[in-house]
Amino acid sequence: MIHILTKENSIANHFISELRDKEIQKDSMRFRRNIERLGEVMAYEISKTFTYSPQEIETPLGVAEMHTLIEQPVLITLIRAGLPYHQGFLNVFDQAESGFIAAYRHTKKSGEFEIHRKYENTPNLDERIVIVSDPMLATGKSLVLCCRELLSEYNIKELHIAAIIASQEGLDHVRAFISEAQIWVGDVDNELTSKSYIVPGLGDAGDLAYGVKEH
Ligand SMILES: O=P(O)(O)OC[C@H]1O[C@H](OP(=O)(O)OP(=O)(O)O)[C@H](O)[C@@H]1O
Ligand SMILES: O=c1cc[nH]c(=O)[nH]1
Ligand SMILES: [Mg+2]
Repeated sequence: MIHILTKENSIANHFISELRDKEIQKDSMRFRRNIERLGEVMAYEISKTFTYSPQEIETPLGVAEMHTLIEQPVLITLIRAGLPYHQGFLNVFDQAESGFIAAYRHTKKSGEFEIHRKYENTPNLDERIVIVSDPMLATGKSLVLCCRELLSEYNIKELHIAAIIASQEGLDHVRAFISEAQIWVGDVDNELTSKSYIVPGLGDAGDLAYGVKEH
């Protein structure tokens, strides 16, 4: 199942517009903050699909019948661009455990790129609800490689994949190779450059957030 935030108008449009805006991007703190608050919005949307149980909450004036979340997801993100997105999810699921994967697209001399997965550190994911977040879903290779690795290592109960900007091609790739995941994206663009950057996209999210990378 694929959920696209911009299918209905909301304040998320505003945050995504600011992320895309080549002038507003120049303020890297605002760029990171927009990724973070899109993580908060996406976390809220995903939370609607979780399971809740009735609980009596004692207030100073009486007892409130509430329905509370029965379990927290584990939040996993792909470094670098994922870091502010992860913080947004953590602001909402503030009791969640976190996992980190350092994966990046290394461009070979041929112009082709391969995904280098250099570091992975996650809690035990057996029988857990897992949200894997990365702001950009271009070819889908990074997310497919990382999620397939996690799915082979653990018996994950429920997998959600969250991105802000996805290409249609990347969405199709993820849906084909990770059919068991619920996919949540902010907006979908239809084109990739020869270097597999999303068009119109927003540029290089990790570089805009943290500076141009060396490799
Ligand atoms: O869907 P894909 O084609 O795999 O592309 C998406 C990935 O590419 C970018 O990472 P990058 O290699 O630029 O690292 P960075 O996040 O550290 O900038 C982006 O941050 C995603 O992780
Ligand atoms: O457009 C893109 C594609 C991959 N990674 C990015 O940061 N931006
Ligand atoms: Mg990047």
